[in-house]
Amino acid sequence: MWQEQLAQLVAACHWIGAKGWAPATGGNMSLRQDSEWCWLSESGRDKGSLTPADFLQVEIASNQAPSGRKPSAETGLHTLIYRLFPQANVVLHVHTVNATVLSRIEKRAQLVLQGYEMQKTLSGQHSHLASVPIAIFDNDQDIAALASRIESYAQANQLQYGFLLRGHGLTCWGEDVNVAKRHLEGLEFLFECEMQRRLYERD
Ligand SMILES: CSCCC(=O)C(=O)COP(=O)(O)O
Ligand SMILES: [Zn+2]
Repeated sequence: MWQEQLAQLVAACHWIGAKGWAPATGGNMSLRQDSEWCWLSESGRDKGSLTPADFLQVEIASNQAPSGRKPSAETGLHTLIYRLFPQANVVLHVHTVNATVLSRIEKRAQLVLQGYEMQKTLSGQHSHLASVPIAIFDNDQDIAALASRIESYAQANQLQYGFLLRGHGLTCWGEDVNVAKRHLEGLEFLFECEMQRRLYERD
């Protein structure tokens, strides 16, 4: 089952690359194998031209890769998501211009999406009238410290669909590759709308 999902994830990485959402080796992607193991993209690769051999098996509890190769520098964020959300099976992290800039323009700890029909691309959302908060965390080169901040936030707040890293990008997830892709494309569309709205409305 996860082998089929890995083939779909590789195709999703090519799609992300073609969109220009993982420039210059930015971004990383992963897939859960089971409750103990996941597969992470190798650090430093061009994520738009990955093959199945570029995914490394990583232990979710320890972040260790038995192969000895180096999984993504952001492995600790992926494994945190797999520990926090048993229903999350795919994690996509991208460096889109909208996610990078909007997360700097918005100074608060959440970007609130409201008033957009396309909010319904997010699982469980049924109306443009709902407010959908997307958490924003200040970026950090210390991934363990960043993961610990995200974990504390998730203990007190609902963390759904994904989060923004300020000046860095978007990390989102889903129960399978198709859902994670839908959340990524939907959020990216909503970020673009929010950028344009703020530009024209001078919010
Ligand atoms: C090349 S951009 C800086 C690192 C980063 O943010 C990223 O997403 C890629 O890191 P990885 O180790 O997964 O290649
Ligand atoms: Zn990144």
